[in-house]
Amino acid sequence: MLEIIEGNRVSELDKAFAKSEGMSSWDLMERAAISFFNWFKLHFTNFPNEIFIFCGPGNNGGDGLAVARLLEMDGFKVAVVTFEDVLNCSQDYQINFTKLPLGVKVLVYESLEFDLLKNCICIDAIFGVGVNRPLSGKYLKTINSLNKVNAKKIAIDLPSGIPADTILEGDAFQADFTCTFQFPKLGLLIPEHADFTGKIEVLDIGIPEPFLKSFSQKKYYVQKKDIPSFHRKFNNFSHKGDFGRILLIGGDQGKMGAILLCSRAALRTGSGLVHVFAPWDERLVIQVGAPEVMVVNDFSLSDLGIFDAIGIGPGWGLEVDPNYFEMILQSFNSPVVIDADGLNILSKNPNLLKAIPPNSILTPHIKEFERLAGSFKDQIERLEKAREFSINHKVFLVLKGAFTCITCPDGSQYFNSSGNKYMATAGSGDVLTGMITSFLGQGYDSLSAAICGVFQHGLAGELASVKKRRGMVASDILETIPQTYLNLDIE
Ligand SMILES: NC(=O)C1=CN([C@@H]2O[C@H](COP(=O)(O)OP(=O)(O)OC[C@H]3O[C@@H](n4cnc5c(N)ncnc54)[C@H](O)[C@@H]3O)[C@@H](O)[C@H]2O)[C@H](O)CC1
Ligand SMILES: [K+]
Repeated sequence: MLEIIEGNRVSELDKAFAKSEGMSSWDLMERAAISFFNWFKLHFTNFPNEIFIFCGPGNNGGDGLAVARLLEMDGFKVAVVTFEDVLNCSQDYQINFTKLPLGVKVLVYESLEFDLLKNCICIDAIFGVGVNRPLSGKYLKTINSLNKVNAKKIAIDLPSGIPADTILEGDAFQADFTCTFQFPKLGLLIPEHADFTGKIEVLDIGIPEPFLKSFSQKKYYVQKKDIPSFHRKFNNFSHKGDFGRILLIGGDQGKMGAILLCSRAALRTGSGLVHVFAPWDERLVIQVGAPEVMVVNDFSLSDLGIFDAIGIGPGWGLEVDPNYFEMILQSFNSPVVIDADGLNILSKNPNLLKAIPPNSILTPHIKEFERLAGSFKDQIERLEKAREFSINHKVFLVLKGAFTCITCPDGSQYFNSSGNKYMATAGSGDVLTGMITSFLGQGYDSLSAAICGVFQHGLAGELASVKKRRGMVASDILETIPQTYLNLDIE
């Protein structure tokens, strides 16, 4: 898993790594430029028009100049746009400036005609992690003009103006793609910056994981290649008991769909036995919608131990007696999953928080989390509050949204990389609850259940939306869960 390191420690990291490898900072910049060049060639082979690279005065600008050289030598038409006198720029910028081939046009920002950029590619190498104040003057003017131009726009490392670890003030470059080096900066993963980042590509520049660990702030980026290691292996002798017996509690008049989706998702994730406790008068909804599910009329709290995991909340309604909820929580000794109305009841009755079994998983979206823990000025503050909440209450929080963040009782945070905008559809969260409960029931620890559930939920959404786009519904997501096992090559 990739460590997400603070922006203001990147130059320290670069220096330490370059030193340990006996290479110069320029060599590392060259590696970064080569990784960008390789990515660019994959996406824009034979691009016929001009490529304009906007180079700021620091090492982000240095990357831009190195990329200009590599592209021109490969036959692309390249121009660089500069902002400062070379002598006022970083050392590696200066080296790369002297290495520019004659074929690269050098333009000064003042003389640039923005009309020329139409149908071209604009590469933003103005500022990266070194941005330390809102854009102003010539930089702001240039970015404002670039944002209006009809061209493909690619940011190197960060869209200029976006701070690595805090919230943008003012304006920033609006990219179609952001190619970020080694690990995604936190600033790329927060909703306030969604209009600027475009598609995020993480480009490896060869800094090994153990080296990154010494800069750890216990924030991680979870990618597809990480997922198999969180999965349990089953063999030919495994029986349905091994795949878990789970209980899902929820559903109410008019909200039975939520618990139905949840139970179908659990089955598709691989649960051996799924029981649903829902209003008895509404049982037909479940029995017709999911014949594999057993509907429970009642259960005695002393028998809850027969279940490997419990998921509580989808469609439950707010009329539930909080004392009854508390008794369920107190009678079960393993982690549970709490979602939707389960979370809303907790928000109204915060004294119940202490009854939640340790290492349980709470899956709030932003609004549910605010009801639970108060309101926040931005995502950075929300992430910090989520960390404190997890530590204080010894629970895992799955903060749902783009780059869903899993926050753990030890304070670490895992950002998910799968999923897309089409997943913002009714019932999507109920599917996730079913998946995570299913993994808990299959014997996964809470972190593995949350990571596999969140990643495969996102992956199912990606795969299902290929044919459905905006027309994708939660049932499509759950029906695609089996395909995620194939896609990840998990038996
Ligand atoms: N491992 C890696 O990630 C590598 C990263 N590389 C690239 O280097 C940049 C970071 O370079 P740095 O010189 O530290 O910072 P910047 O280029 O982003 O900018 C610094 C420069 O800009 C001035 N400045 C900051 N904010 C403003 C502003 N609003 N207006 C005007 N001027 C501003 C500041 O004073 C400095 O002079 C990283 O992002 C990568 O792209 C390396 O290539 C190696 C590997
Ligand atoms: K940039």
